[in-house]
Amino acid sequence: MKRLIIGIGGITNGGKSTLAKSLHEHIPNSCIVAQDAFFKDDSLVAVDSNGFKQYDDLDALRMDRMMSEIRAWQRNPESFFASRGLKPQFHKIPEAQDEVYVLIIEGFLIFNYRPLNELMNKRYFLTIPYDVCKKRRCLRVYTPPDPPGYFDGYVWPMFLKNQKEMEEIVTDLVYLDGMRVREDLFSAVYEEVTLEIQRRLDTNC
Ligand SMILES: Nc1ncnc2c1ncn2[C@@H]1O[C@H](COP(=O)(O)OP(=O)(O)O)[C@@H](O)[C@H]1O
Ligand SMILES: NC(=O)c1ccc[n+]([C@@H]2O[C@H](COP(=O)(O)O)[C@@H](O)[C@H]2O)c1
Repeated sequence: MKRLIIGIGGITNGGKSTLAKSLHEHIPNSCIVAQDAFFKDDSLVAVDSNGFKQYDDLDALRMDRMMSEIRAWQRNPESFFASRGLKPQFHKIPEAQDEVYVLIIEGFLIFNYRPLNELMNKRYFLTIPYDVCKKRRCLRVYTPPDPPGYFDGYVWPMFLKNQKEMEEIVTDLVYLDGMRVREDLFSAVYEEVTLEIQRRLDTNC
């Protein structure tokens, strides 16, 4: 059994989960692990000197739990896949004797966490301009909801800081323009992932 791990990172509201879901729907034997599912309880998230809850920081996330979930997939992708009620499919290549299990890891700080970054075989990073990001973010309701001034006073400066830190540790990142239509973004990534799957089926890696 072969494995492939793809990281879909990027700015808040850049389209990460939209892209990850489309990939999952089209890639046989794939699963998604989303970083958003690992936020700590609000009572455990620190507050900064401006009174803003520090959600855009690795400390706000249970990265240990996220890593255990990913390790469970690594140990046995097939049973991890089955435990989510998904049914294995062979790739549509007649001579394929093997299967490639694909893990799609999606989240805004996935490349900032070194132990997680190191596991990825492909790294994609979605970006959108400030004004589009602000507009999309204003339409989204988180739990808890963003307080007034949160985007400009906290989210945007943290995005710039986190992106800078990520770029210091990550190489071979593929930047994706999140302003492209969903279908275009999907096709571009799907094509590359399909080639990676094919490469694994063709070789002994
Ligand atoms: N390529 C796109 N073009 C326009 N809007 C998009 C695109 N991708 C996602 N969106 C919209 O942007 C918002 C955030 O998308 P989402 O996938 O949840 O982002 P993220 O997971 O990065 O926070 C949603 O309203 C979604 O419908
Ligand atoms: N529990 C939650 O899911 C929660 C709560 C508050 C803020 N957020 C926000 O989620 C963002 C990251 O997720 P997205 O990349 O999906 O927007 C961060 O910018 C953070 O401020 C999430």
